[in-house]
Amino acid sequence: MAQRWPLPIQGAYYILLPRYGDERGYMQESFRTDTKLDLGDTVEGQPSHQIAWSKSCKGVLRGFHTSPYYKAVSILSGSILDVLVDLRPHSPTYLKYAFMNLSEEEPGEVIVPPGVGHGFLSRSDDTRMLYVQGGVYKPEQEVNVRWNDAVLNVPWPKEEADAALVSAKDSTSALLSEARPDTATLKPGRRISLVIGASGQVGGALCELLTDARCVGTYCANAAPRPGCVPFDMDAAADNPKLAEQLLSFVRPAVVYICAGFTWVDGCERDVEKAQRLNHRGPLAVAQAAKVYGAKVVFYSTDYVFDGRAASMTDDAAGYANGYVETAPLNPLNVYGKSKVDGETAILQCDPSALILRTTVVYGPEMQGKNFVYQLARRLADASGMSVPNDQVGSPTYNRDLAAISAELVEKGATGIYNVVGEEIMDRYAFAVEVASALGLDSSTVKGTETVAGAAQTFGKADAQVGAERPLRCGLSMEKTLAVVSHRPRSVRDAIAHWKATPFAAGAKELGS
Ligand SMILES: Cc1cn([C@H]2C[C@H](O)[C@@H](COP(=O)(O)OP(=O)(O)O[C@H]3O[C@@H](C)C(=O)[C@@H](O)[C@H]3O)O2)c(=O)[nH]c1=O
Repeated sequence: MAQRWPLPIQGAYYILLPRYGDERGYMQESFRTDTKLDLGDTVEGQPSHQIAWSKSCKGVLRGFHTSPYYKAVSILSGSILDVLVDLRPHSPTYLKYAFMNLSEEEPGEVIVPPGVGHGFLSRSDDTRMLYVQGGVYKPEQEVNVRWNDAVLNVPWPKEEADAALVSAKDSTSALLSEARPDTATLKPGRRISLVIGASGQVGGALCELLTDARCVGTYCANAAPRPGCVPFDMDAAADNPKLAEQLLSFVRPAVVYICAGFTWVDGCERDVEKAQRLNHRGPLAVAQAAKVYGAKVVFYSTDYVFDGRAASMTDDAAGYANGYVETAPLNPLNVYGKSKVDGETAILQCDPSALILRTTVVYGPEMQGKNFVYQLARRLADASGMSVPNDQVGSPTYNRDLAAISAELVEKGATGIYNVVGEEIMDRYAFAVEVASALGLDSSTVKGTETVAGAAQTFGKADAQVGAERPLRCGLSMEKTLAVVSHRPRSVRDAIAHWKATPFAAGAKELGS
């Protein structure tokens, strides 16, 4: 059975073809029209109309060529770096690119949908490419776009690209702005960010901020995929780092934001291994792959790396000055906090220029409608009420502020650990009352409760199982971060007003629904 991976371009696939070898050599299938691609606009059931092959010497670069029919591209000998660029203005992955290494030893096939540009760089002297096409070549129907267009800014390997042998036709192809006039206002130098966990509240806000043309998101099997995202299983990558390597090799991002994680604090207590996979070893696999492809890593962590035992709002010995400072001594109390400490440590060891962003009590619009503010709004709307701890202090953080400050820190070249939170420190009960007031809802059914050590925290649902020990006086100081960035986090009241007034680009759940 062939293995196949959707690429970060809608309708494009990389297929690893099975090869059947024996002492005579091997038999290899290439294109099959019964290949299931789940998409109406690709090959399933479509006839092929032309078969062609080409030979290229080492250093030859061809492309980008766009046809009105699909192409199934595979390699017969040699090796190439294959590149696709989405030139379909109505595609959710418009202007994104995808990279694949194809070689005789790893005989992959690439399905190029109609309207997607294709190009490649030959890396050996006898590269032979095979094309099976859904239409016949008619030069007047082809759209060619300059391989090194500054707006597309495809990250070809610099040395090889500088020395590449390019035909006169390809060197003078249309610029992107000529072939696609809607791109005329786009700035050159755009780079792609990879957001791991784009269906979540942090990843979603990042995708919204970075706009879809500058960002590729990933989703895991149990989350609703955002349009144009690619699947990635962080849990599996923890034990099979090749999955992370492959994702990075397809996307070649400038920055990787690792937002996915196992953030259910009581759940971590019950499944320590899963916490380690999702909060430590999976992110480490991503960081190792990012290092290979020269991408900057941003890893989201938490104030639960601390024990929350500061004696007062300004406790020097605990490193607490209206919130923990970045250098405060670590002492996680629960499995979740410990797994995040392990993740932070491993990533910084792998790449000291990585950025670790500690945040806490994140809320804001999201596709899944799961965060505390959604739960509260639902309970207040149906008057079922909610019990909320009044002794757990933190810094509620609006996801769009978190995204904006994250991107600004990256832009400014920040490395190491930074706190990124809202500036108000308040307990969960005070937060709930503030949210209710900002939403114009009656907060009388919100009950402040004391934290019971070791009890699961479910905000009302019955849960007799063991829970995690919670640090109480948490929250993070923003002093270091605010000295670097110009974006200022909103107060809870302003954030809720902003949320209500500004629809979420990817379509978030409505508050109260
Ligand atoms: C592609 C093609 C070219 N030709 C002719 C036109 C020209 O005289 C000569 C060389 O053409 P090109 O320089 O365009 O060939 P080349 O650069 O190899 O074109 C190929 O590039 C890669 C990136 C693709 O994706 C392919 O679909 C195809 O467009 O061959 C055909 O007769 N039939 C064909 O199907």
